[in-house]
Amino acid sequence: MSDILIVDDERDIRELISDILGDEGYTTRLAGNSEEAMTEINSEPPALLILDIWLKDSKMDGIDILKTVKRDNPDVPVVIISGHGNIEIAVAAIKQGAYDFIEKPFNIDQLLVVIRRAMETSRLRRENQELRRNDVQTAEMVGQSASFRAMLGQLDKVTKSNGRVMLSGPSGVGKEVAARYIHAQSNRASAPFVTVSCASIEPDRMEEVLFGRETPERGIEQGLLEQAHGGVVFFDEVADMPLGSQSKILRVLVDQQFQRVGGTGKVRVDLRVISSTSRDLDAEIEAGRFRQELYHRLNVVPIAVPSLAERREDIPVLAAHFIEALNKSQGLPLRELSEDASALMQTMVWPGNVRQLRNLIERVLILGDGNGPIEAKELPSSEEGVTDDDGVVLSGTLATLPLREAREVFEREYLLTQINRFGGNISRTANFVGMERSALHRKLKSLGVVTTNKSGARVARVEKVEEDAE
Ligand SMILES: Nc1ncnc2c1ncn2[C@@H]1O[C@H](COP(=O)(O)OP(=O)(O)OP(=O)(O)O)[C@@H](O)[C@H]1O
Repeated sequence: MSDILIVDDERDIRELISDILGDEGYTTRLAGNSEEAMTEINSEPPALLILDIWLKDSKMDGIDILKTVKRDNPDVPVVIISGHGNIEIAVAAIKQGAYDFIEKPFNIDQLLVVIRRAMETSRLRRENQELRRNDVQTAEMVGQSASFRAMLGQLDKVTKSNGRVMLSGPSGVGKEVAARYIHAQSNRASAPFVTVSCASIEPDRMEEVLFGRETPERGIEQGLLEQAHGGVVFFDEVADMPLGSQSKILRVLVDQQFQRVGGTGKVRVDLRVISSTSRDLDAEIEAGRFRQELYHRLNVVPIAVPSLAERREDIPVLAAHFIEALNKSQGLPLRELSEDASALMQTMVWPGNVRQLRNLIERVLILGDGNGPIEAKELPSSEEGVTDDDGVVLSGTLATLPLREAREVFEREYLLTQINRFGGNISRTANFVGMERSALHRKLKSLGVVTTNKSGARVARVEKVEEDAE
């Protein structure tokens, strides 16, 4: 759902708009009358509808189409094209729920501004819907490890207060889940939880999105702060908020009130503020990208959400939780996790944290065949991984073996590498690895490592043992 449907009875006009939008990277569909328009909408609702209000040779006029769309697909924004001098009709269309209107003959820049804003509105609506859909899932906090329980203890302490909380931690650790947990456990649970995705709102629209706006045509449109009244507003990735908006938010926090864009009166809201950051805010302040006063206001109770690497013992329970959740929500197979798959997961590198774990489980369930337990071989091999700073990560197969066998695998790999490094020279290898030459020989024999001559160079490989000839 990312295309734009253009409905106009004048072929030149619909093709002109389509060309302009095509140049801007949008995909378009075209319809020349109401029947074609309704067929397109019913087969797949577009992300945006551009609708001529006067349609010749059509059963329905533009207003009828608008009403039908607003009834059946209320989230599709509709931009009306009206003839010059038909402003009253355009205003009437806006009262019926049209997003905006453009007058013929229109100017390209004006057209594009309206379209961009309408598309962004559509995107934000979809995102919000998505969040609402994930609500139940994201309010659930799964984990048993000590670091997870310590964090949960901190969250429990703040649920009953109104204190502003700053959740920090890398991407995908569950900061939003933690914010929703606070909301769900607090006495604001029945009031809204509204997320402000600071990174995805266009800076020049931030004020309108947060504070809402007032126009003669459409009256009052509430912003996110007003929508969150009585509940919780969650500033996700607060460090991505433009400096200008930071000052405005600061003023709201101090005054407890604000003005809508284009409005004159003051709006009072009762909000609990929770914020999140994956960046080091001290460094952002130092670099002049974040306002110190705002930081002090938001950071009353700082809570660090541990990375998945800090709570590897939670990986099997999280995996089992996601398998069950994906079975319920998408009907994916309800598979168990074999012990070696579980062990391998606990040693993998997780830069994307819990979100990456969830995505991996989803991928394995979609691609895998059968309903048997998930095996280690279905998981990405260690070569796909990245190295981890804390060095706790082993190569894939090692993690799944008992110590004796793992040691053998390691010794074999290690000695093969060293012998080849020293061009097959056992004495130099023995010297480097810190073993007697004869002991190294015995070791190689027991591991099945042989050294052979290949194109004049000595190489080691695993097979039957051969006499060393130096
Ligand atoms: N403890 C948990 N129990 C269950 N699911 C979790 C847990 N932590 C995270 N998740 C899941 O991991 C995914 C990412 O979580 P969330 O969006 O809260 O992370 P985040 O830290 O806010 O990420 P970002 O900073 O990238 O927005 C979500 O699908 C969420 O449901």
